[in-house]
Amino acid sequence: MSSSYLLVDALAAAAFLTLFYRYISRKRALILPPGPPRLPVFGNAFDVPKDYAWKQYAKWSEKYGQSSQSHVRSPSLTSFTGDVISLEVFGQTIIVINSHSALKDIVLVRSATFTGRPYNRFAEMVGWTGSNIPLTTVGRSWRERRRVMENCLRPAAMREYRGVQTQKVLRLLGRILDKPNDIVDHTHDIDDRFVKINEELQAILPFTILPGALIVNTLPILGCLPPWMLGQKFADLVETGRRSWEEVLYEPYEWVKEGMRNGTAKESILRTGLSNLADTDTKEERVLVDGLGNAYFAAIETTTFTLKAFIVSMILNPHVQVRAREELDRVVGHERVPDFNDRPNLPYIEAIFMETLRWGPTTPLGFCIPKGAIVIGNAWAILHDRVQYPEPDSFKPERYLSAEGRVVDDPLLDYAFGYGTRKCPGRHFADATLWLYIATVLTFFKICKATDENGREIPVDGRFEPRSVVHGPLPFSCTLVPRDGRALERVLQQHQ
Ligand code: HEM
Repeated sequence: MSSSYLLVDALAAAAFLTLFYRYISRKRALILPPGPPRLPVFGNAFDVPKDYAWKQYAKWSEKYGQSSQSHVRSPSLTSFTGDVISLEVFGQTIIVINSHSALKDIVLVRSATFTGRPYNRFAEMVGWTGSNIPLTTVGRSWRERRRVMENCLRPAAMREYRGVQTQKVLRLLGRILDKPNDIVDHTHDIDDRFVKINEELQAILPFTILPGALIVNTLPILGCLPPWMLGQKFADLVETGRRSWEEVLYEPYEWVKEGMRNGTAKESILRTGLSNLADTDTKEERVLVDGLGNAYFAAIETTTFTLKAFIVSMILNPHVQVRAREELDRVVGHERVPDFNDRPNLPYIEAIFMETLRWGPTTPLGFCIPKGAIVIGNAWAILHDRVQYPEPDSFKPERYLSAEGRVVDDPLLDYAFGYGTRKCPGRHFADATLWLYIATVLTFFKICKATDENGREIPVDGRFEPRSVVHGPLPFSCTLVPRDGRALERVLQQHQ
């Protein structure tokens, strides 16, 4: 027998013993919240929902969680009631929290305990550990890089980016005017090299993060094998993971550095950061580049998917567009782009923005890990709670307006941006970008269903991707019709 077969047998035996040990020790250590019945050793391995997991967790919460008083014996989790379920996959405990009250009781009051990330053997194999912030457990690497992002993305810095955000929105208007059916592609510039490499990385993320998706994360000992022994598909995943992460972090950096050397570098956060460094090739430089690379990596899909959710919601709710246009015509008119000073005077646009975050949260599940369990905060379930939000699947901006037409604040919307110590550092930036986009597109265009070659409308069903870490609407067609083409051309000319 060849030595590689012996190695596989030995690892398989070790993996089985690990599972068995985990099973026995968990059984002894924890009394878990309720959940679907589990098999010996395998636990719920065959139940973990692959599609629309957030909806299935919410359903299980109604079935198993509501009336139960559960106790988890662990230093960080104490007793709590309802809305919390647990699963076990090969001895790994997964706890899913489905309501605001439970999340507040369990996670938010112990924010410091819930800062870890599930051990990710794949991330270690491809060199993400320490530099990939969303996947890194709180520690020195995380703190240093997070500080860079928080500094650049703090509320007070937002004014500095308004000029660039307005320029980008004007560019978008021009592109929509040229190709009114390609709005979905316009939300992310598909011809941009940096966008492309980022998307390659985003495409493999669900396989690498979601619990149970990769065998090396369930049984880390298998990570000792050369990747090809776990199949060509896995070997390709390792190769793509390693290469695309390097590219996402370092290609923009090389480009800006080259531009700084030959005097062509455009204004950017990276250029400012690099010019402020006393020396190059230092640890500070590495932390800066990693921090900003992470911000770029974490910003792209979350923002574009939210924009797509907005477009879909507008196609499905033309009456919302009508009311939005009345408000915009009154406050902004057709001869200019809305600006941030208009924001307080556009409560209905604000309500559309808020309802977009609630209706289609792009990060439905947030992960954290106190000792001994993966804890998932189900933001989707919280933002679709039937009591809090009657008819939760309907898109109703009115829920955010008082009888006098003023905006009603909703602290739960923060969950669209995560919670606790790991809350999204880019939320203020996202807030400004999304608002400006929504207000501008509605000022100048009607968002309509596209038509086929026979002039029939192409239906849009408003369904979202079933399985992803960051998810958005499934592909759909639409067309944007200028409300006043001449006025729009004048606005674009003024800014050329
Ligand atoms: C609509 C837009 C956005 C949404 C819905 C969103 C949502 C989120 C959520 C839910 C998390 C926490 C994930 C978790 O706990 O596992 C997160 C983390 C993060 N976000 Fe955002 N985000 C958005 C835009 C942005 C932008 C524009 C940036 C940067 C410019 C950004 C940078 C980050 C980073 C770096 C993290 C990781 C933080 C950490 O792990 O400590 N995000 N985001």
